[in-house]
Amino acid sequence: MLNKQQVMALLKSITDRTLNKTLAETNGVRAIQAEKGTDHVGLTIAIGKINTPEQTEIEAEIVNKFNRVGVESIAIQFEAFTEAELARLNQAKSEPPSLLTDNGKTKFIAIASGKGGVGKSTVTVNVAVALARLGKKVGIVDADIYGFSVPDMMGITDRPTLKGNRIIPVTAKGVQVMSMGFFVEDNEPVIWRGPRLGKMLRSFFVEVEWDELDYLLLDLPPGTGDMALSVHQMIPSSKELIVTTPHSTAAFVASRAGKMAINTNHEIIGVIENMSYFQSQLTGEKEYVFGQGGGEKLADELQAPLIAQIPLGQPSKQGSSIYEEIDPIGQIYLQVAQFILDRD
Ligand SMILES: Nc1ncnc2c1ncn2[C@@H]1O[C@H](COP(=O)(O)OP(=O)(O)OP(=O)(O)O)[C@@H](O)[C@H]1O
Repeated sequence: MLNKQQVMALLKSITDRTLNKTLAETNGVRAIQAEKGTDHVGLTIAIGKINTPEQTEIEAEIVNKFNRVGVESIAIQFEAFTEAELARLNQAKSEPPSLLTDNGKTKFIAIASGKGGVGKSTVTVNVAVALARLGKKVGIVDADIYGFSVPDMMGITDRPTLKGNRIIPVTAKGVQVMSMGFFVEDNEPVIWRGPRLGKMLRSFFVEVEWDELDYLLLDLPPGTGDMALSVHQMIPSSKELIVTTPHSTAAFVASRAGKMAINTNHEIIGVIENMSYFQSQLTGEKEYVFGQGGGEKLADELQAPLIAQIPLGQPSKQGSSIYEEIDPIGQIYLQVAQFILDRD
């Protein structure tokens, strides 16, 4: 028969899939009934969300573990953490992954948006290339694990190579790139969740042989859902750029993304308004296709500067989302890069 310490030792490394933390980290073991002389263990366990497939997984893992040490009779009662407990748990800093080649000088810049399709990935790749054009060593982690698009946007068809057990990122336009897209066949959807997702993301930082980076840009998942929150919690503490369109609804949801960044210990360094207007090449007249003022309003709300307003315009080269240096939009991205350098 196990005593309470032994029961605790078996439970502590079990991961609460809904929070991506072990039960030891969440303090999720609420009660243990392990009476001397009986063969029964009763448990009360708090987890992030109850009645989910993740709860079933946790339950199966616990039952297995106890069966293996000869305990056959187990009763587990799950309860959900309260909102206040969850807020506290989310605030607790998780151990940030450190770069293998971390020389102490790499700065992390995360790029977030309130919703998809506003140009977050376009901004990421163009800011990265602009920083490289200004002579910096730059990498991108495509942390938009499900919606990866960075390799495609940079016209990358190569795959990373291995050096021993380390992954050499693919370099394009002077930028080192690591993406989930490199490991997925035929653009299949990615359905990884929880710890597996965390492991993958972590390996992008620690198993990749980044070459002496000055900046590592992180293209985050869009929105403010579970996915964006988990990734925010898994990445190292970063400076964050929030991308929005000028539309008031886009700016409204982007402000929630900004608040999520702040709640997870990241620092917002500015807002980028994308698709701000269409400028006629003939008359020079600006047409505000998606409305006006969203970027400014968001910047006000987040008390951060509006760094740039990027007009609508296609890059000159087909099959790439990178604007040439001489393109007026390429020039705006250089100014954004310069803003980042001046800030440091
Ligand atoms: N300034 C712009 N002018 C014209 N097209 C643009 C501009 N910015 C982005 N786009 C186009 O808009 C589409 C969405 O952009 P992008 O994929 O960068 O958005 P996203 O916010 O990263 O979306 P998601 O998060 O859903 O992947 C792309 O086809 C991109 O080429």
